[in-house]
Amino acid sequence: MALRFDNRVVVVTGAGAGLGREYALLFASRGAKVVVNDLGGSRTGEGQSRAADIVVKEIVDAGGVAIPDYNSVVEGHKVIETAISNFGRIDVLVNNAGILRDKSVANISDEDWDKIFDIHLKASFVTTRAAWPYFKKQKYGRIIMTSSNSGVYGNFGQANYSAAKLGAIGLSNTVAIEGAKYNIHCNTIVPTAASRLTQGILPDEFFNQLKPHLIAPVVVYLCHEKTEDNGNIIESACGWATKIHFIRGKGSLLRTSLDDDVTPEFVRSKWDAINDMSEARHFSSNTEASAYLGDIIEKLKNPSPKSQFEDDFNFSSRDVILYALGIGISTEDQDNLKFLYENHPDFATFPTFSVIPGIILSMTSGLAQSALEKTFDLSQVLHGEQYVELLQPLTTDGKLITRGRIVDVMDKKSGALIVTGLDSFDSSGQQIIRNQSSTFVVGAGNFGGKSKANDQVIPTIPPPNRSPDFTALCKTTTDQAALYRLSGDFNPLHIDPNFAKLGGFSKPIIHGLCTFGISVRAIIKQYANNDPTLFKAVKVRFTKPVYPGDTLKVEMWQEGNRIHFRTLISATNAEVLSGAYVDLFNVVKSTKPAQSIPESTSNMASLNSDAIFTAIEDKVKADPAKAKAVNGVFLYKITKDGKVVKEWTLDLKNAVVKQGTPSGKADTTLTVSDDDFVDIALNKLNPQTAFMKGKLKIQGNIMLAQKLGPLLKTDAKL
Ligand SMILES: CCCCCCC[C@@H](O)CC(=O)SCCNC(=O)CCNC(=O)[C@H](O)C(C)(C)COP(=O)(O)OP(=O)(O)OC[C@H]1O[C@@H](n2cnc3c(N)ncnc32)[C@H](O)[C@@H]1OP(=O)(O)O
Repeated sequence: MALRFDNRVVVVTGAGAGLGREYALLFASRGAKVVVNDLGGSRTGEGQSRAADIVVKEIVDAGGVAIPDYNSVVEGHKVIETAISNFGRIDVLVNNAGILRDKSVANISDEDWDKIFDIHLKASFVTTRAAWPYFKKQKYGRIIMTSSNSGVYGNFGQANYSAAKLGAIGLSNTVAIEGAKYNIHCNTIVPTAASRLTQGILPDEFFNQLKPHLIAPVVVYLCHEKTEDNGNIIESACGWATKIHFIRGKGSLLRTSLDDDVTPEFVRSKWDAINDMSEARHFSSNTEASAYLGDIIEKLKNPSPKSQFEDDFNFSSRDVILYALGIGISTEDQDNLKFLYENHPDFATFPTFSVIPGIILSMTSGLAQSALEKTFDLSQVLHGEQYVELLQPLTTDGKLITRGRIVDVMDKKSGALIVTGLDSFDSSGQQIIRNQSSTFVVGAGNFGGKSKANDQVIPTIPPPNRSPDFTALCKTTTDQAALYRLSGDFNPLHIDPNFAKLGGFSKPIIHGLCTFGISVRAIIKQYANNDPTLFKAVKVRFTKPVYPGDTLKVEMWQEGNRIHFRTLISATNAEVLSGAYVDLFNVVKSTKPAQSIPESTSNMASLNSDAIFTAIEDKVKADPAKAKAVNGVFLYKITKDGKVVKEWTLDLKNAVVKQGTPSGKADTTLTVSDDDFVDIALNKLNPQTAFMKGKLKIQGNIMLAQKLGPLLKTDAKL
């Protein structure tokens, strides 16, 4: 059905040209009787002309009904009077008239300011006020206010115009509320059109596309009697339209109770949350917007330490995959695809992702800061220890509510140690994650506090007093921290060289939790067959920083379902994670241990001596002659000029490889790669070929020379 305006009387102000003319023509073509108001002044509001006559003639020539009106809109009652005296009624008022007096703020005279406000804002009010009694009496009226993107966003040189145009939105909002019960609807149009107001301001090519007649149908639709919209702001240009909304973020409390004051420091600690628009929403009325303030006052009346440091954590498969990449999980191992591909049938979240909601809350909530009277900044903060326990399996997307609290504060002289508890719950209130995190604030010690931990602090546990059962090498990349930070710990210490210097480091360091994730990855691979559901908990202490590019050596000891571990920097043997352990629900030894972890990302070229000897023993048991022959295999370290500087003995009896001389003065246990070595020992693989293929991974400058006796076809030195 065509939208008709038969017997309706429409007043369009500023209808002598541009948008107003298009509105007038379209209304008339739809049966309306139109008052074509235009004083006929210049773009800046000077002088008068008979522009309205031309538009009226166009309408009449096309068979429509229209009369001109030459009153200034500032005397809006006269414009409305023209409609009443000529047509006996008014149904639609389109406040469109406008002029420009563009100048930068310092150069706007009082007159320029007042003139713009009079014509754009006051005139829209006085015409509306004059039409109001008629609208109210007939219980019907449609009003259009005209705003501008200059008002919504501001525009250089248009302070007066911008202010008036945003004022038009405010005026419309209240007119809409007051008129609703009388079926008087008021909406705002935000047009961008080629008109005398925009000529010379918009670039020519753009200007030519902004035909005003493309906007007129939007205004005409909004004014139809069947259109229910009221209080809307609609932007339109070049054959496109959209609604504009004011939205408000979720915001943040700036004090902890009604008795507290707001401090600038607290505001600073909450600034990210104040600026976070991820959960922004629109309120349709002042009442609705203010109701929320009631909730805030209720929260402040009943402060609870939990709600004070609480935040929602929304995550998707993208976050889960980004985290996995951040801790070096790579597609080079097909078994890792389940952590990297959302369509994989076993798509899973790597369990140490569970630290992310807590660390984000810590970074944004000011939780640790709240424990100390002294303020401190991120350049002083080092991650001290971390415990995380999974109470329920992690999903690959969802929403968790994380609550933080202070567990303990210690004075360690060189720094303050703040222990926080960070628990995450799903929307049903079930706890999913238990986190405990210590922050070492360098230089904030000596405040007279206690130095020993209370019994809520989960302790580290030293590893058993024996050689590690398994060692894995994990290479970090130069961009490890740059990638890891995208999971939510944006501490500049890990990316900004100048900031790192402030913290006393020669260059940015890797996040403690990244080193932690990489280490747990090696353990899950070795002792849980890469199955994330076997993970229960992990605890570590961060003892030294790690730099991107460092190769990590993870030493592991199995004690039942607990895997003790420590992580060192391979090149220096400096211990970076200590007193650490992973608790598993069950130990399932990897079917593809060390060498299945890809070299390019993790370089886990390690040797499980147990596995080697078990394998060799199993195979040679069937053939005692072979066993005898294998015993006493020697490995030599050969310098570049060909000298033998070290040698290693394969001691089957004791199931170890020992450093020493062939005469048997062994002193160091060497860990070498396993399956391939077994194959070499059993003569299934030529060592030279294995070495060339990169399958034989021997640490440092150790080259293989062999006296493999009858088992090898050659005794060549490599
Ligand atoms: C605000 C939001 C929260 C932000 C969370 C973190 C955000 C992340 O972006 C930050 C990071 O990831 S930083 C990277 C990871 N962490 C590190 O590299 C720290 C490495 N550790 C160190 O340098 C030192 O241990 C160091 C400097 C920590 C301590 O060394 P020293 O001052 O030499 O201390 P030391 O003499 O060895 O010991 C003094 C007492 O302190 C205890 N202690 C030492 N290291 C500890 C640690 N890491 N955790 C907990 N306690 C620790 C010692 O046991 C000793 O206690 P006591 O006197 O009672 O025996």
